[in-house]
Formats: sequence, C-alpha cells, structure tokens
Amino acid sequence: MKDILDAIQSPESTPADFAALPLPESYRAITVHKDETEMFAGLETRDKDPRKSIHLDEVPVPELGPGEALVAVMASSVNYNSVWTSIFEPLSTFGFLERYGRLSELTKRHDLPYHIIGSDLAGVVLRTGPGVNAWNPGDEVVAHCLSVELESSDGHNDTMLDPEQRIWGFETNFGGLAEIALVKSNQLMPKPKHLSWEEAAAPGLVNSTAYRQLVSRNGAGMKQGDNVLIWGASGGLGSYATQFALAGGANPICVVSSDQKADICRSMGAEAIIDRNAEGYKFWKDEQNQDPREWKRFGKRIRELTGGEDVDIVFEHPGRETFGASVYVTRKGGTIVTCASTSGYNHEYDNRYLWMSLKRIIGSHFANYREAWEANRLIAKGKIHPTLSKVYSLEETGQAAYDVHRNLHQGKVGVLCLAPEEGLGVRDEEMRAKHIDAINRFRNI
Ligand SMILES: C/C=C/C(=O)SCCNC(=O)CCNC(=O)[C@H](O)C(C)(C)COP(=O)(O)OP(=O)(O)OC[C@H]1O[C@@H](n2cnc3c(N)ncnc32)[C@H](O)[C@@H]1OP(=O)(O)O
Ligand SMILES: NC(=O)C1=CN([C@@H]2O[C@H](COP(=O)(O)OP(=O)(O)OC[C@H]3O[C@@H](n4cnc5c(N)ncnc54)[C@H](OP(=O)(O)O)[C@@H]3O)[C@@H](O)[C@H]2O)C=CC1
Repeated sequence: MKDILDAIQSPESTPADFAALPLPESYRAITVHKDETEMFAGLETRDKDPRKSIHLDEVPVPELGPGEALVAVMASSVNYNSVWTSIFEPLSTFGFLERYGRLSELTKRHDLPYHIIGSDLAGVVLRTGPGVNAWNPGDEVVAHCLSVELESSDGHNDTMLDPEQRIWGFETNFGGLAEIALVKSNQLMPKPKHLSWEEAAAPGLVNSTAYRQLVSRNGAGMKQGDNVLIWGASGGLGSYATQFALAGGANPICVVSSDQKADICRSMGAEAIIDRNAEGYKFWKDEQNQDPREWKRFGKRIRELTGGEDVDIVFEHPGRETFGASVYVTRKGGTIVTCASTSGYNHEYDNRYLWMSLKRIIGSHFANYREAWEANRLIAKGKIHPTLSKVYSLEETGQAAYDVHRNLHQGKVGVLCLAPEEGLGVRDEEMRAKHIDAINRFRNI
C-alpha cells in the first residue's frame, strides 16, 4: 500500500508506473458483520449506535471483472445510507448482497459475511478490467454510486430504471470507505482539479441526488423564480439543493433547526430561513394524528418570507414527520419531490389538498450517469461547492456515522482513507484561490 501511496503523491508517476504497481493481497476497509445484524434488536432507532456495529477490518482485494475498475481510495465521505446499514434499518443490507450474489458467477463475489460500505470516493485508478477503454491506471477520479447491469431494455432511457439498479456500497459490496474500492467503470468521473481528495469525495452522492431531484427533468425541473422549500437546508442533501436553487435563479426557503445552521444558509446566500426548532412546529399532535393548524402556521410563515407566495417545489426527505405539511404548503399545481423518509416511511397527508389543487408528488432516487456527470461538472467548474465540515480518519468512521445519525454534523462529513493528511491532491491552485471562501464555508463549524 505504501508503494501505491508513494506513486499517487509523486508528480513524476506515469500511467505505466501505476499499471506496473503490484496490487496488495489485502487492504483496510470499513465493514459491518453479517453475524451482528441482530445486535440492536429491541432498541429505538436513535439508540442504535453505529460505533458498535462499524468495524475496521483487513479484507482481501476482490477479483476484477469485465467493465470494472479497482481504485485506490484517498478519501471518502459518510452518507446516511451507511448509517442505515450500520443500524440494520429498514432492512439488513446483507439481504441486498445475497440477492445480487444470485445474479451471476461474477456478482457472487459480493455475497460475503462482511459488507464493505461507503458510496463516495476520490482516488486513483489502479487497474481496469476487460472492456474498459475510457479510463486508465493513474487517472484521478471520483465515483458516483449508481451500479447498473443494463441487460434489460428498461434502463436504456434512464439508467435509474434498470431492474438491476443498485447503490454501490449499500446494495453492493466493496464500497468507498476503504483503502481500495471496486466500481464499474461507468461510475467514474474526473476528479475536480481545484479540490483536495476529501473535498472532492464529499459532494458525489448527495450532489447528484439533489441535482436529479430538483434540477433534472426527471425530478422537479426547477426554473428561475421558483420558490423552493428545502428541508434540512444545511444538511447533506439540503446544502446542495440550496446551492442549486440559488445558482438557478430560484428562491430557496431554507428550513433548519438552529441559529448556527441558519447562519450557514445565510452565508450560502439564502435569505428566507425558517428555524423549525425556534418556531416550535408540532405537525403531529400524537403518534397517529397531525395538526393542520400547524401546517397553516408553517404556510403563513412561508408567505411572510416570500411576500405572500406559496412554494412551487418542496424538496422532501424527512418523510413522515413533515410530509403532511409539505403537501399542504405547496402552491396549486406545485410539486413535492421526495427521495427519502428519514423520520418514517409511512407518510400521511390530506389528499384533498393534493387533488383539488392539482399538486404532484414525484419520487426521486439518486441519479443516472449523465445527471451525476452534470452535477460533478458544476463542482469542477466552481459553480457548486463542497460542503465539507469535519474530516475523520478511517479508524474514526464509527464516530463519523454516529454524528450523522444523531444530526450533530453540518453539511458533509469526510473520511481520509489512504490520504495521510487533509489538503492533498489539489492540482489547480489558481482556480482554488478563486473559490477558497466558498470551499471552506462549512469547515470546522
Ligand atoms: C443513494 C442513497 C440512497 C439512500 O440513502 S435511500 C435510503 C436508504 N434506503 C432505504 O431505506 C431502502 C431500503 N430498501 C428497502 O426497504 C426495500 O428494498 C424496498 C422496500 C425498497 C423493496 O423491498 P423488497 O423486499 O426488495 O421488494 P418487494 O417488492 O416488497 O419484494 C420483492 C418480491 O415481491 C415481488 N413483487 C414486486 N412487486 C410486485 C407486485 N407489484 N406484485 C406482486 N409481487 C411483486 C418481487 O417480484 C419479489 O419477488 P421474489 O421475492 O419472489 O423475487
Ligand atoms: N434516495 C436517494 O437517492 C437518497 C436518499 N437520501 C436519504 O435522505 C435522507 C437525508 O440525507 P442527508 O441529507 O444526507 O442527511 P443529513 O442528516 O446530512 O441531513 C438531513 C437534514 O434533514 C433535517 N431533518 C432530519 N430529520 C428531520 C425531521 N424529522 N424533520 C425535519 N427536518 C429533519 C436535519 O436538518 P435540521 O435539523 O437543520 O432541520 C438534517 O440535517 C436520509 O434518509 C438518506 O438516506 C440521501 C441521499 C440520496
């Protein structure tokens, strides 16, 4: 592994040098264990502690198949899907690996008693499998997390519709929270040159998801002037949704839960901000019943902030706790676009407000290669910036996932894998200097 790191850090290394590097037999990886899937049985979701289920193991390097690449991972980031894996909710991800393993001889590799998690990476290609022409050893890359087989016609308009569509490092093995990762070569994208490894690894999953959900025609298709209600506006998804809204000439109405988070949204350029904690919204009277008066109070607050207008788009992901309010406050003909249900997946809303006001609910999930590419291109051009706050070592990944699970973090949390320290990997200092304040906006808060 030392030779690999030396090659990555030497400006003299050539593609041939990388191709000639021997692969190690094993590497360090963040895992959860199949024989521990019941360890949190009977506990409340919030009491399930990722620090107990997440391990750092030495694992063998997987065999490289056609269309695939092995990547030396310099840095990764924590996504909420790794939190779900680590608390074995809503399902154990070993079920996904078993199902994938049944597909073919090659996919059997994924069905193991350990799951290497992580759905983001920035690093360097070490080896490519047969049939890979677009990428070579030595290429500095980021990887998006869409894994597709594309053997069915269903996925050929929009790869997210492939029946064998999976999220790498969640529904497949050999993820990014590790020193080496196995990806399909059509997950690879150029690493933005003005960013360090950990900055480049931070946006991937959430930036691509927010792009499809809010901007793409496959999502809400946001346009100039739209009022966009963004839940968790300084969180993983929300910090990119807020930037897309501002960069696209829309008006974000940012919902957050503290003064500090409100300040972060202001520093991104948002003006309309609702502190859900300070304003004390209680959309649920009890476990079963919502309080429409609270929906109305929330809607009035939005109208105060917009000069009397309702929202064209709601960027939804909290789910059960907020969905009734989200449907209510959307304007006639508006769109609620949802990609998650953090607080519960059985949503309830008053359907009269949907059909009588001709609103639409759109389901959105990650992004196809093109959407992920467009989202990454905006990062590479300095139009959208990483929202990296804190960076942990690989050993500390359990703590990093705990922070995200307990909503103690801001924006994105990074993890150094092979990178020995923060700040390495920048190839375009001039461009970096232009955007340095925006790049550092979320750091150490
Ligand atoms: C990028 C980051 C993203 C995120 O962070 S997202 C957040 C994290 N993700 C999640 O929380 C999602 C976790 N996944 C799940 O909870 C489950 O994954 C799903 C609920 C999405 C699906 O569950 P399943 O058990 O895989 O699907 P089924 O459809 O309930 O059961 C499969 C069996 O049901 C059959 N079936 C499907 N549709 C129908 C139908 N319309 N009528 C009759 N049968 C149906 C299938 O064929 C199959 O059958 P057979 O088991 O025999 O293969
Ligand atoms: N389908 C897909 O492709 C994707 C789905 N996801 C899913 O989206 C969800 C959010 O992910 P991500 O943004 O990375 O997570 P983060 O935890 O980084 O951000 C979510 C933010 O939502 C807000 N929030 C959390 N719970 C509630 C609640 N009950 N009511 C209102 N606001 C709440 C919090 O902000 P505050 O406290 O400031 O209000 C929090 O910071 C997860 O469930 C994740 O699995 C994520 C990426 C892709």
